[in-house]
Amino acid sequence: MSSIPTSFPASTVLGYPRIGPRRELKRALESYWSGRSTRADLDRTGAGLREQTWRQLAELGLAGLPSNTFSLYDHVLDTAVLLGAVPARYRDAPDPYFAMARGTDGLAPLRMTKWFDTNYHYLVPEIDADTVFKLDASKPLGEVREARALGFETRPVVVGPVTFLLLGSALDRLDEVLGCYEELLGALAAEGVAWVQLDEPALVGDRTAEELAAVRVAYERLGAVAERPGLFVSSSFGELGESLPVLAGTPVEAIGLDLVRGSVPVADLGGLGGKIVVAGVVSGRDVWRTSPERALAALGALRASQVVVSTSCSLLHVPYSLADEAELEAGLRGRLAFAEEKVAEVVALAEARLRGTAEHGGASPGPVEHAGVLLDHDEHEPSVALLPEPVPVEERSPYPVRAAAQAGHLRLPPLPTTTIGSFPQTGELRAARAAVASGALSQADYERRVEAEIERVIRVQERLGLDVLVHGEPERNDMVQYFAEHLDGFAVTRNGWVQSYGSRCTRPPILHGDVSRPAPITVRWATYAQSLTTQPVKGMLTGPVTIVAWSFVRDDLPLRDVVFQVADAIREEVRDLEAAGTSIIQVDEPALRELLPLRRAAQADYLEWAVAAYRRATSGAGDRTQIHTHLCYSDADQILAAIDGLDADVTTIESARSGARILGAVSAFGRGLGPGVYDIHSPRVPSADEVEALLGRALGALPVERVWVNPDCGLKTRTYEEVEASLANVVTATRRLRSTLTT
Ligand code: MET
Ligand SMILES: [Zn+2]
Repeated sequence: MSSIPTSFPASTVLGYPRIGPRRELKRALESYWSGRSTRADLDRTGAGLREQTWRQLAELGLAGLPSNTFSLYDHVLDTAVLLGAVPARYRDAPDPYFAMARGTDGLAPLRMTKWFDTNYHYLVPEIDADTVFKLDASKPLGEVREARALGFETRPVVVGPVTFLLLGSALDRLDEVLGCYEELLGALAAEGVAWVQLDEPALVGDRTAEELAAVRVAYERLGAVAERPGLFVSSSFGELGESLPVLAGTPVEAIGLDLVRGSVPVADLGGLGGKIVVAGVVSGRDVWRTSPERALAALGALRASQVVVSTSCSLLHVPYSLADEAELEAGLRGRLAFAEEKVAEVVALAEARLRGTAEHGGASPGPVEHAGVLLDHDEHEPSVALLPEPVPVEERSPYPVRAAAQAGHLRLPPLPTTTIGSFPQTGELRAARAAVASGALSQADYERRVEAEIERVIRVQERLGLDVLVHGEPERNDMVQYFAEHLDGFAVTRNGWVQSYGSRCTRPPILHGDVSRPAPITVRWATYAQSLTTQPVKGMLTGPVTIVAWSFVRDDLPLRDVVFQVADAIREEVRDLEAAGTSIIQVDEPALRELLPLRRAAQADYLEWAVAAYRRATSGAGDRTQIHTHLCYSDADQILAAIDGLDADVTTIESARSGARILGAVSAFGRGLGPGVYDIHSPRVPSADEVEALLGRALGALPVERVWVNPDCGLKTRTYEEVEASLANVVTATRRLRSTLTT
């Protein structure tokens, strides 16, 4: 074991964005997928981005450079390929990797779900009796060599065995998988790699005794490999808790801690004495500058053989650079740090510590002024004290009272048909928005185009025979950003893209101040749409939890207080929509589940205030106004009581793919329910028979007067052709079933 190093580079990051500063990877992927370029072109773009990242990190002065953090689609998928977990049905596809990621004509892709409590989606490893684990280390080895050829020594980053198997629900395969990791360590050692980083974010969740035993077995075994690099096991997104002493008891040389979300209990400090601690004091999850006082204090409290300055998680979750954001107001800009600026902070903190140690002859943090980048950090005044407790608001009447008032007012047929809000976003509209931004199109002309699109959407729905119409959301670039642009307290970026999955990116708004609504936001479009038709048109709003979940949020207030501020703004919008004559208002909360804390102990509190915020946003509506909510994930099991607690008159929820399970779960809700009968994630047009079968299943689980008929989610990513054909079949199936109902 002579090759194991005794020290770690003084500063590092756990990972870096990979989509490209100008979303180069997105363009290269889309061009390759559409056949406009070759795999070699795509690989060239990938190599260029990797080189750019290593050079940038080195130039910023970072001591420890990671590799294998790049991915053509997803790092969990890369790990599945590394371990040979490629299901047989994909192996003959022309490009098995992208077949797993995106599917092919005949093959559905792997399931995708959210990475811990982030908005990044990974592909769920599919591990079953047919899986034969077999190492293919070409990607991590290739990146190590590629970096070396450029003059950089790197630390390959790989998802760790326990997290990989927990994500694939296959911890019983630990023994086989460890064989692959042992082989990988040997191959990396032979390549002369000093350190390997094994990411184990799953260890910050509640883990059973059996799972903790798996952690011990895994790292005892990997530690015992004769020729291997130093083992650095990293964690992210929270505190290791009971996993920490287990990990500390194994031979791993370095442990990574998220010191932004958590701290080390005093009782565990002693156990770290012989380890290197890679201290995540710069947040990889938000866009705020690091407080040097707080970071240096957290670093100073550690007792370890070496303390390395690092980020709390990969910087994958933040945009590349503030350099593109000259338009941000200077005061706000001064409080921000994106990936590049965060690397500079890590470097500055490591330097400040070095100086402190030299000057004080001990581990105490040195004076903060030494750290150049940190010098002008100015802690803004927290406004906590200024905010009064939210004023209690009145609740709505009991559901039966509301239901009777709504039935008399709306006079809808049984099995009412509706959609979730958005209709296909056309290229012309996106271009028109860009033209307004650049001054090439006047606001008035743009608004006329939006109106024309609304009229088209209304006529399409009338022709199809839908019962409750929508205006189609043509004015919205994005369901969160649109509200952020119209509320005070938010800023939007020009180029602040963050990878959501594969080639998809979002540009999360920055919620930096107290939120308020200077003027009505959606009323103009809602009333215009309603003026075109005698059918009811649903008002369409995004809920407070989702707006906050998909933004970068100020960290000087408890999240709950921020969500309540947003709820009050939405409450005003609900009131104005109602006053303008809207009789059905949908308030979407697709992110309700995403913010659920990873630890059970914290979940009840979150769900309580999240539900309270939603009710605050919607409870101003009178009995006659029907409130809808929409959720789109099929794994709602953990939050069913909370969904029920939203008390919406109608809940539409994704279920076309997962069907029976969710129906069974939600059938206990005593209010309206629209289980999706059209899977909008696929270009496929469902037949009327298929829709009828799905509806029949819903009617088996729910009384007919509670069932609504709708797609799984909004239609904005589909084409008009697909949407019109699919909705026509939805209406046909509904009519067939209606005709069988005895009145
Ligand atoms: C991710 S949920 C989307 C809801 C929104 N109203 C839409 O139809 O697009
Ligand atoms: Zn949805």
